[in-house]
Amino acid sequence: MPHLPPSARPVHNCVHHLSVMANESFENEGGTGSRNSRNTNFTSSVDLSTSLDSSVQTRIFKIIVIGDSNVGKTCLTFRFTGGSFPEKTEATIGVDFREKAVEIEGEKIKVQVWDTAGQERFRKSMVEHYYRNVHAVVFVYDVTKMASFQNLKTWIQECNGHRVSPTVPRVLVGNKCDLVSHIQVPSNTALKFADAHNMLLFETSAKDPKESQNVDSIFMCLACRLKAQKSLLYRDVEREDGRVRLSQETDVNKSNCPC
Ligand SMILES: Nc1nc2c(ncn2[C@@H]2O[C@H](COP(=O)(O)OP(=O)(O)OP(=O)(O)O)[C@@H](O)[C@H]2O)c(=O)[nH]1
Ligand SMILES: [Mg+2]
Repeated sequence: MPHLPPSARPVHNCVHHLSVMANESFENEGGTGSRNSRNTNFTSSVDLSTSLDSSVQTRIFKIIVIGDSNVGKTCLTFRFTGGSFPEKTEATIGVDFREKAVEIEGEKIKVQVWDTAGQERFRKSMVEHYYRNVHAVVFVYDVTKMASFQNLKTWIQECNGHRVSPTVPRVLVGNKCDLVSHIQVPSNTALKFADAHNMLLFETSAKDPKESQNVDSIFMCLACRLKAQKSLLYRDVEREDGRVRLSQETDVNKSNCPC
């Protein structure tokens, strides 16, 4: 089980439920900004170069969680952002939007988790929004339900069909490992599948409190990777227009990503 480095610690969390989508990736002291959003709380709009101009802006990483209905997507996102297992959940309609502020290597980052609906009838009108400007994808299956593992192919196809770049990190999560005597998906089968699709595999339980650090690791691992990737992007911007100066280079190998 991966452990979090001291520099990748959660510092704050909050939860929003959205009926419309916000899809930009920055926040400053005046509030979160968004393009193409009908939510009046999300009004400003900046591009990458603007977001680099101010040191008070907080970067936001958009991570979507997808998979069959009932696999535990809501419970996993709740565990990460709220630190507990919800007593009762209902099928997600559209998307629930949660976020948590974390600090990675001295930078405060907002991890914005999009908890999507697994049921087709609750998701079909929203699918385009899920994938727009996504930074990372979490595919979830239920280790006690083979069908949810077999359906991953369909979820991956959908993701690819929405032009999600191959450079967008993806992880695979087998949930409900606490139900030991009901496990249907062997670890080695899941591992082969994850390897074949260039994903890390996490087997965990949103329910078991002893697994909470492992659940955190799923999202922190992605956040660390994204932070490293974005640092590379910043260097590219610097080369192109000469406006951005970074005092040190960061790359994936030098970061202290928990995975
Ligand atoms: N035993 C066990 N039950 C879990 C776990 N995670 C979720 N559940 C249960 O599984 C059921 C479905 O969980 P949800 O998180 O609502 O599932 P979902 O994937 O969000 O479902 P949709 O919103 O319909 O897509 C609920 O009854 C949860 O209590 C887990 O780790 N262990
Ligand atoms: Mg749900």
